[in-house]
Formats: sequence, structure tokens, C-alpha cells
Amino acid sequence: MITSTLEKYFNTVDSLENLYVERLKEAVAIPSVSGDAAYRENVFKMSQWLIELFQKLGISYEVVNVGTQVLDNKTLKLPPVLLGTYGNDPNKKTILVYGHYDVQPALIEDGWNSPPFELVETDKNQLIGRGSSDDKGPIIGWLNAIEAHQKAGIEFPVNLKICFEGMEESGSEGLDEVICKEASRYFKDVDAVCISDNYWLGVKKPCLTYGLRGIAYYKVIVSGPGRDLHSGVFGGTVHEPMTDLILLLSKLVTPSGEILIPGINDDVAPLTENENKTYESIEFDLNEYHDAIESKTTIYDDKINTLQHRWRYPSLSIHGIEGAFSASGAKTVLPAKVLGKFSIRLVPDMDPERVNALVKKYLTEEFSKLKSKNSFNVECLHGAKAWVASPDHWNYIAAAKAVEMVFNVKPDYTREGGSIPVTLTFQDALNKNVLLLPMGRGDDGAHSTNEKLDRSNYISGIKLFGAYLHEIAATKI
Ligand SMILES: NCC(=O)N[C@@H](Cc1c[nH]cn1)C(=O)O
Ligand SMILES: [Zn+2]
Ligand SMILES: [Zn+2]
Repeated sequence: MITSTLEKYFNTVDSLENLYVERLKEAVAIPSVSGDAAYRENVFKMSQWLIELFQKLGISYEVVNVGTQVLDNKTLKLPPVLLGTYGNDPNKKTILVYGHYDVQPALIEDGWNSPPFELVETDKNQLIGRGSSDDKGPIIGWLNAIEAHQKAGIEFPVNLKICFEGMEESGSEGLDEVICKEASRYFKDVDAVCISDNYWLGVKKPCLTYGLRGIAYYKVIVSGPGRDLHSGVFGGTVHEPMTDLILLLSKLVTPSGEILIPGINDDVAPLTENENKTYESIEFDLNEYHDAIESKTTIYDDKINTLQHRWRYPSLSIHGIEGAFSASGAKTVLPAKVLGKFSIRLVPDMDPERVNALVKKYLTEEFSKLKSKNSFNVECLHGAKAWVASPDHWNYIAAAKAVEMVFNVKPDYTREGGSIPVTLTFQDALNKNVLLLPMGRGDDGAHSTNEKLDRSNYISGIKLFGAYLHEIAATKI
């Protein structure tokens, strides 16, 4: 039942809709790409933008400096972890919300229909811009929910702890240390954790997410000549790094997704009959999935295999080659040094260390079979285990009631193929339940071109966050 308090909150959110869209527009305009040294200044700018919003809303905060990293041979300061506190009432529960203010890279020439860092609204009320769904819409959503309570004159139902980082898209460097160090101080009173950094499974039905895959991200470097060479002058007489690298990458995975690294599947948790049954009731439309990928190129033509290979089996994806010629035209270059990038999505019970050992052994053996005089090295850039939580916890029950209130439908319970490494850290270091409560839809195109957040999802998401916190407050534990 929607109480008069919540009704007032929902009406206030509706009345502030345009302000919230303008706020998202401002945030998207800051290209806070964490994975590119040239953009680092903007990641700091984004943290400052959030700090100013914290100040405006009366959120007390700490700015945690997490040191430096070496990226593209440059030593760079890591963006800060922002810890915020809103409310400190011992009679209220304390909920920790986490999100990230960095984004994936985006260039108009990747195929965007509009400049990626300008939020534009289409005639279908889709807000297009990098970070709109992943994860600026959701993190601003929490702050908007605070503001709507203030403007409506409604008491905030819980104490809110906020943890926003600026390195999620690049391995969350420095964050685990902050969480472990602060577990007994800043995070001491936390009763449960909520993260909004994933998406509905489809485009119609909200979901609560209780599992994520982990990740191990690799860089394979092959180098030979001291500089790029003319392929007509030197081709056929030197070992070519690109040829070696392409051969190595071709040994990793088959076109139907089978990972070729021996032993990689040994630790994958076996599928039980009980787990197998959970997939049957999930609402999933393969046509919607095809719409989201804008093609019909799925490996499996059925729901169960598609979901299981997205959620509970590992996958290996090849992402790109640094140093390779990729412009238009027909440059006859022979690149001197190339770096291949690939990652493996890990599932329960795979261990990143063991996966590393298998990957390194296999690629080293495969490289030696090439009998090349080039140099080869493989490096793991970051790794994280998979995460699965209990969806029977009161944290999920409160969220399910909130979903029903806002959307008039019971949520699906889903797992997710992506990775949010900090989820497991929160669960283990704080020993608290973690819930993933997505704001956006399955076709938002996170990490892709024309990333969007539907205006309706943004506004309903802000209502959902508020309703969830009110339900938490009403829960007896
Ligand atoms: N919204 C979560 C997300 O996109 N997570 C990234 C995390 C990551 C790991 N390495 C690079 N990025 C993901 O790709 O799943
Ligand atoms: Zn994200
Ligand atoms: Zn992301």
C-alpha cells in the first residue's frame, strides 16, 4: 500500500523531473573516463561536482585519497573515493549505497548518433549520453531522492552511507583497501548494502539482482622490430608481431564461445537441479534480446541456455589490439609492438589466481609453438571473483515491496553477466547482505554506442530508491 508520505514523495519527484534531467545533463558533460590517462583530470572534476552536490544537500563527507597508478607509462593520481553520510539517528537503520562516477570511453566516430558527452533526449524520451545509465543516472538518483525528501518536507527514513568511486570501469583500484580499513569505523553501523549499477533483464519488467560474474582482464604484448616497418621493404623477412598476436588470440575461444584454455572449466560450480528450475519462471524474450544487440546473432536460440551462458558459465571476449593500424586507408605498415586485450568472465567457484596461472601457461606454450623470435608477455590487469547473495534476506524483501509499489508488478530475481568487483568485498568485509537494484533497462547499451537511460526509468528509479528506503525503515529485523 502506498502511504500518504510516499505519495507526497512521488509527487515531489514528478514535480522535479526537469531539474533532475538537467542535473544528469551536467554530469554527462564531464567526460570522466577512468581508463584513459588523458581524461583523468575530468574524473577529478566529476568528483568535485559530486562534492558540491553533497554540500548543497547537507550530506557530510570525507574525500579519501587512494594513491597513484601507472597508466600508459605515466604515474597518475587515482580519483578519490567519496564517503558521504546523511543522517545519524541510532533509532534508524543504516543503508550503504555504492556507485561509480567514472565512465567507459566514448568517441563519436565509434558510431554515436550525437556527441557522447552531451545528453540529448530523443522523441521516445530516451536520454542518450555516456554514463546516463552506467552509472551517473543511478548515483545522482540517490542524491535526487534525498533532495525530494527535503523539498517535500518528509523525514528521511534511514541513515544513508554513500560510497562513490571513480575507478570502477578500470578495476576499482584502491577501493578494497578503503573498505577493509573502514569496515570497523565508517561502515560500522551499516545494516545492508544497495548497489544500483546494473540493468533490468529486458525492457519492461524490473528485477532484483543477486549474482554477478567476476572478471580477469589480460594484456598480451608481442614486440619485435625496434620501430614500425614498411611491409614491402621488410615483409617476408622479419617475424611480424601482429601475425603472432592474431594466432595467439585465435587460440583462446571458438566462434561458438567455447574457451580453449585447458582446465578453465574445472572449477565451475556444477548446475544443480534446483538452480536449473530457477530459470524457467524468469520472463525473458529472445526477441527483446535481439533488439538490444540490434541483430539476431545469438549463439543459443533458447532462453535457458542464453541465461545460463550469461550468468553461470564463464565466457572469454577479445576486446582489441593496441598498436595495430585501424584507421581508414591502406597504410602498408608492419606494427613493431602490439598489445592484445581480452577478458574472461568468471563464475562461482572459479579463482582468479588459478585462472591466471592457466592462462599464462597456455599462452606461453602456444607462443613457443610459433617458433617466433619476437618477445611475448602476458599480464593480468585486474581480477575479481563472482558474487552470489541470498535473495531471501529482508533487504530483498523490502526492495520487492518497493518495486510493486512503483511498478505494480513483482520483480524478477536475476543474476547478471557483468562484474562489479566491490560487491563481494562489501559482502565479505562488512558481513552484510548486498542487493543490486537496477534503474535502467536491458537495452540501455552500457559500454556501447548511444548509451541511454529512459526518462521514465530515471524518474521511476528515483521513486523506487525512496520507496525502498521507506520499506527498509518499516521492516522489523
Ligand atoms: N556496470 C558494471 C560494469 O559495467 N562493470 C564493468 C567492470 C569492469 C571490469 N573491468 C573493466 N570494467 C564490467 O565490464 O562488467
Ligand atoms: Zn557500472
Ligand atoms: Zn560499466
